[in-house]
Amino acid sequence: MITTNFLKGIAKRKATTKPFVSRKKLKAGHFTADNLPWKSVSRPKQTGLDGDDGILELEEVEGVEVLYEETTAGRVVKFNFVGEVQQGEKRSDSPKPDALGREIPEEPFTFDGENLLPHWNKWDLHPKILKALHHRRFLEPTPIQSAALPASLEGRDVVGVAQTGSGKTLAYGLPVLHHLLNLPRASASTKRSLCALILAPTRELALQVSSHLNSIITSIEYKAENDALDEPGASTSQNPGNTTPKRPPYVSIAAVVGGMSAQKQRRLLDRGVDVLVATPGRLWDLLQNDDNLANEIRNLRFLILDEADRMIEAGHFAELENILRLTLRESRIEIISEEHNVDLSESEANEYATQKPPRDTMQTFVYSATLSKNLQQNLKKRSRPKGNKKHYKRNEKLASTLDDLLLRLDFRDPKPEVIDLSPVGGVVSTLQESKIDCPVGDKDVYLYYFLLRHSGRSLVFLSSIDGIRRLMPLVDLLNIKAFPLHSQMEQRQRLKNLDRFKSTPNSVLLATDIAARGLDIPAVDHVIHFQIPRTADTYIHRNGRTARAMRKGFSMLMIAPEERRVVKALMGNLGRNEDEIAEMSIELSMLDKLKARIQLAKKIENALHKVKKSNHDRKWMKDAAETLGVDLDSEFEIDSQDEDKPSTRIYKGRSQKMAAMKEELRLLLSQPLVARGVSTKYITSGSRPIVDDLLAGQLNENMLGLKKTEAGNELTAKRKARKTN
Ligand SMILES: Nc1ncnc2c1ncn2[C@@H]1O[C@H](COP(=O)(O)OP(=O)(O)OP(=O)(O)O)[C@@H](O)[C@H]1O
Repeated sequence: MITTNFLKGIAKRKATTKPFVSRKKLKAGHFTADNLPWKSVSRPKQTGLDGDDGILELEEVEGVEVLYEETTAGRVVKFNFVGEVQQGEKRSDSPKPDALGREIPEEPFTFDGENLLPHWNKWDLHPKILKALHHRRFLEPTPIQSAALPASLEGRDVVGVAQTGSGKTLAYGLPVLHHLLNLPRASASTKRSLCALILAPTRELALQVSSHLNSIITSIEYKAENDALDEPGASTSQNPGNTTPKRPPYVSIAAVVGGMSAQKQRRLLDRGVDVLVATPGRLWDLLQNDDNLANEIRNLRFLILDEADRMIEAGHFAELENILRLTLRESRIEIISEEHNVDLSESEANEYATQKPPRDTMQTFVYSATLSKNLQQNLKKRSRPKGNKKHYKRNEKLASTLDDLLLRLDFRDPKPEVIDLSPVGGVVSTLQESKIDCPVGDKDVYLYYFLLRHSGRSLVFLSSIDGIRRLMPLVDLLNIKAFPLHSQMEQRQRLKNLDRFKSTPNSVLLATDIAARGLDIPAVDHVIHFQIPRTADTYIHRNGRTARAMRKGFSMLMIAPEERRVVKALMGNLGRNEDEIAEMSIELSMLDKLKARIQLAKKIENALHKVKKSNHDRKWMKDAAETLGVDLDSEFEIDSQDEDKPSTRIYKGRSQKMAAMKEELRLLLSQPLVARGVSTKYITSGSRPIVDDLLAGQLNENMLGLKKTEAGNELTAKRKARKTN
């Protein structure tokens, strides 16, 4: 039987007879036979090698020099690769064979865009994209998509600013998918080389972007599968004997983020992907030991920065800058080094000179919901080369503002298209903002009031992880369905909690600002700023988790007297006045009742905390005694049989107290909350008869006497806005 390796041997000999490309231009290197860039070869019928003849794959390789080296251990064969691996546009014009050596026919694909998607049809988008958009019921482009697509599809660079939830992912994603779909479909055996890199500041956002783009690709596949059912010989349940191999995806999209197995991500990248969505930290980790990946990044066709302003925040920038450096052309390095007056050491200069030069035709897209207003002027000011210094030093001076970052990008476009659709004051038109004034110690009660009063999905922002750790057990005891989300949680748990929040209609997510940006959670009804955001941008981004894709949304600032100044400054930054924000009206008669519940829940939580702590101390003492080989004083042990022992007595006393408090809370929670003036006995009488609400189906079962209504209907009139300069 002829083996694959044997065929590799034939192919190899054949390849070495080909003329080599000039050595000067190439990066020569030794490879093992398996590491050479083999390409699959289709087996023509005439050779008799096209049947099921036991050959798994026929491959060939070009530009390989075979060297025989005499060593003390005998003769060693070395393969010197002196050819050029074409990065970027790796798909040739002719279809490639699949894993079984069959060519993948590009089936003619049409879509009646004119009638089914007239609003998208004005651009020459690939029909498969149109089909996917139609399948997802995205019947019209959003304003940012309308504004950005023409320039992006023309090959221009784009800086896009648009409100949260306005569809920015597809604004930059569709041009990438369009480009890839216009290339022949890759076969299973060809290694895809990276076409687009999307950098996102948080793990959650990166995963969300990749799943959003993947959902477009799956929509294409879904339709294609259905179409395939009509094809004779297609694999269906009626035709189980069919062995048609599973087709490789039209576009392969992967995410590499921290908190997940780096090894798996490395393997994924080794296999090759078209689009990579990454957080800068993990990508930089992977790049440290992967020259191939670094080369792929130098040859990107698309570089995309999502939530660009967040990237410059502490902790992200060093890695981001290192990654971006790979995409800088020499001329840009000269400009930057001149502007920042830095020198490149000789070895760094040599290293740069020997690397594959970055691609000239890369498109750069930068998107965010908040960018500085004078960005456009700054972009225009991007300097041209002066003099002929070739200096650049990594991390010499880190960018501190987004404008700085943008100036350090190497836009190939001399005049990137800047699209600024950010709403005045940063507020989305479908968002209702509100505020509530309350002492800092009463925020728990006010939050509890809000959550009982207005059902729905509420995202509560706190500024510290400790705050979440304190609030979580409290809301839990009060029977509120809540999930935490913060950076000290394991990635798996973070994603699980996000999923639970998404799938539970009446629930609460207690989150730090890691959830403030980019997360697309469908139907968040309320955003509550339990603690005031530190910057105006954070306020906008937090609010952006609700009122997405033109849906209605509601946000509420909980302002303690000591936070008043911060709020004033925050609104000032947005060119607004705090008085513009309407106040939430509160049924004060309810608050005392809720306070009683909260106080009891806090007492239980304190007691639980004490029990946990003493269990922990006891365990520690026991372990320490075991390690030291000494006997623990019996006073420390709890013995349920020995009631007279002080430790047992204390333990039992605590347990009984706890059980009593829990029972008391259970009773309190089971009693309906009744507003002042409401009679539950005589529903037609009292100063607030509830019969009408009952009949109209507007009875709020959590709070009798208050109508079931949306939070946005509970606002007092705004105070007259003072004029701002
Ligand atoms: N043309 C469209 N028609 C209808 N819905 C759309 C369209 N484009 C995108 N969407 C949906 O709108 C939602 C928001 O999109 P996306 O997450 O891209 O917003 P964004 O602008 O990136 O928001 P953020 O700034 O908060 O990250 C998503 O659920 C997406 O599926």
